[in-house]
Order: sequence, then C-alpha cells, then structure tokens
Amino acid sequence: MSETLINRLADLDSCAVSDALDQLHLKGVAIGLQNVSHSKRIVGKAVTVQLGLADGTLSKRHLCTEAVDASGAGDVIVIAHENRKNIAGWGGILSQGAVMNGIEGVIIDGACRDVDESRELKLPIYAKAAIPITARGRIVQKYWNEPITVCGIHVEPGDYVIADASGVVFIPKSIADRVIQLAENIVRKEKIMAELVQQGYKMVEVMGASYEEILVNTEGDND
Ligand SMILES: O=C([O-])CC(=O)C(=O)O
Ligand SMILES: [Mg+2]
Repeated sequence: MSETLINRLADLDSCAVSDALDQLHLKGVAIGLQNVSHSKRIVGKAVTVQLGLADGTLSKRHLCTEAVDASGAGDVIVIAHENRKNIAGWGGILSQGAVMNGIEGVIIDGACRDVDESRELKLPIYAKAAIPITARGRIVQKYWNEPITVCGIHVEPGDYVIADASGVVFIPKSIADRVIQLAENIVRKEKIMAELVQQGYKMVEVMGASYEEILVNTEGDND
C-alpha cells in the first residue's frame, strides 16, 4: 500500500501536490526552503529530528546520528532547526552516512554545511541557508522520531514528503491517498492543456476560466 503511494507520488511534482492541498484547504508547503545541494526531486517518508540550543554540557553523540542509522531507501530526514541560519544543523559526514544507507535526501528549516561534499555525494538537501559554522557545542538533538514543526507545518514520522525545484510539501499520512489522487487529477488536466498549447491554441483559450476553476473542480474526478 505505502509502496504504491510512494511510486505514485514520484510521478507527481510539488506544485500538483500543493494544488491538491489547496483544494482541501490544508497547509503543507514548507515556505522558505530551497535545494542547496544536488538538484533532484525527492519523495519519501519523513524521519523526524528536533534540534535545539546546547545547554553547555557535551552531547553524547552528534545530532541526527540515530535517525541516519535507522533510515534507508524511501526515507527523508526532516530536521526542525527552528529557522536558525547562523549554525549548521547538518554536515558532510552525516551526508556520507545518509548516502551509505540509501536515504533519499534531507530537509532542514535552517542552515547546513559541507554543501560541496553533499553535492559530490549527490545527496539532495533542501534548506534555508548554508553556513560553515558547526553545530558542535552549540546545537544538540532534543529528540527524534516524534512530531515536529517545520516552517509552520506539523510533520509526523512517516508523513509523506515531496521536494523539487519549486519547494517542499508535506502530506499527512492519514490523507495521503486522497491528496495524491487529487494531484493526479490536476496533472492529467494540465497535460491536456499543455497538449493544446502545443497544438497552437491561444493561451487565453487554454488558460481561461476553466483553468482558474481547476482547484475547485477535480475533487470528484476519481477515475
Ligand atoms: O560538525 C558538524 O556540524 C557536522 C559536520 O560537519 C559533518 O557532519 O560533517
Ligand atoms: Mg563536516
């Protein structure tokens, strides 16, 4: 079941999923995140990590290590770094571990570092910024595999995520089937429109009132 949903999600893009969530009046787009590393669309299930400020005592292990060790293909590491752009919450050795385990990519609502290394490793990272400053002694992991908030979006472990050049969208696992179905309907309609454009139809005809109505029109299309 979930495998199928992931495969179907992989055939979509962030815009179609955002439109589907719009249709349901739900928020899922993590505003302010961009690909800073290897440019590739990723889909998968969230493995969550919550970071926070260090309290002066030394950490037993570096942040995100358990999440990386426990994850593999089909998983995306999603890190709540609380919008910090002045300290990196992810780095190159972690990227090496992620690639070794086949992890799809990383999403962090703050800064990361060792970006050149991650690019060489071809690991997609969606972040708010890049900065050389280490987390060591400054930032610690508070917990992992629990609900977190990323750019104002509530994310639970196992929620679905799609990230591409347009941005990052989270889909609650409880409604993933419905959202993906709606997004597929939207993609189908947009393909027809693109074909009409290729056939020489005027833009004002192709993107007329029926385009503006797409977001209220696809819910019933479950063929
Ligand atoms: O020290 C850090 O912030 C982590 C780091 O560079 C790495 O994983 O390579
Ligand atoms: Mg490093």
